[in-house]
Amino acid sequence: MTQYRDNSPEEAAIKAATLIESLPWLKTFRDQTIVVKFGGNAMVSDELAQAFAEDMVYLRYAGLKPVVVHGGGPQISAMLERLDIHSEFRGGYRVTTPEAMEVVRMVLTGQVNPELVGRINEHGPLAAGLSGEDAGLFGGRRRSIVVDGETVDIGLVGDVVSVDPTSVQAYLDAGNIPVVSSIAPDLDQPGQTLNVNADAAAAALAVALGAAKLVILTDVAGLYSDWPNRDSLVSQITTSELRAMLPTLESGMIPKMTACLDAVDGGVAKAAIIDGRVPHSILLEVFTQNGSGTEVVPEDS
Ligand SMILES: Nc1ncnc2c1ncn2[C@@H]1O[C@H](COP(=O)(O)OP(=O)(O)O)[C@@H](O)[C@H]1O
Ligand SMILES: CC(=O)N[C@@H](CCC(=O)OP(=O)(O)O)C(=O)O
Repeated sequence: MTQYRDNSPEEAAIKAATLIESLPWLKTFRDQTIVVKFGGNAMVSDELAQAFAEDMVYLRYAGLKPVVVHGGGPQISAMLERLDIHSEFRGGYRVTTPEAMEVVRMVLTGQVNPELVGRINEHGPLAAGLSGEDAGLFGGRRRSIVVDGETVDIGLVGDVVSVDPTSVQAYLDAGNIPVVSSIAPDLDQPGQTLNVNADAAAAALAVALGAAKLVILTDVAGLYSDWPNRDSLVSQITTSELRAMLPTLESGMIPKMTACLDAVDGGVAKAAIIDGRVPHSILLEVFTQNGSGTEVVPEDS
């Protein structure tokens, strides 16, 4: 015989309210594509990575079409250190030598990607791994950065300048959860691979897929208008407000907020930065009224 402890009426009311709060969002996002960028600190905690995998499976069974784009900065740094290869960041980008690029590809496509696919597939045969190099998914072009008015070469680092989402769409149509690593072939140098920022890759893919939403997990609660003043968390910001704020932001947030801006400018209805340190924060973002971080919306929303 199995016996259950009854919920108190108060507990039952709270649970029911939470479930029913999701109803309008289940309607809004049914059959919609949602691109989720996973990276940074949330990735190196086992508990958070497991919760993330559960969330992707939850979204899929709730009738959405999640697509994961992942980074792996901490894992790349750890492997470079183990191999005694020096690496540094400039303007938010890793200066990438040909030797470091081999490690970036090995870690992202050879380690982080299959680990994430495996975690999701503990719940059923859903996830399929892809690299930005597969089937022309991403096309990259080398970029430099400007520091104090001077152009600085940062090696094999690129922007995603073209996206062919055919392979990702085919996986979605088959009911799979595509999991994409953020590297891209160099369009100007056949045979060369470029290291691309994973936030930017996620934005480019969200635009190409016509996604309803881009969600970027990070290691803070969201965008602070007066960083590091913890009272200045922004819950919603329009593209023009964000454009005005961009030049005042510090390095870590620049690629993230630029990615959100590019996504919304490219037709994605909403882009959100949320706290990847909070287990299941993505469910709160998608299925509750207040969301959980900072939402970037078009002017007329
Ligand atoms: N205005 C801001 N609002 C929030 N975080 C900011 C801001 N300016 C700089 N940051 C920093 O950006 C970091 C996030 O960027 P990054 O470390 O590159 O993230 P991730 O590892 O998740 O890709 C935060 O941990 C914070 O230290
Ligand atoms: C050019 C560049 O800096 N590429 C990043 C790619 C990984 C990434 O973006 O990972 P996170 O999202 O975990 O930070 C890097 O080499 O670390």
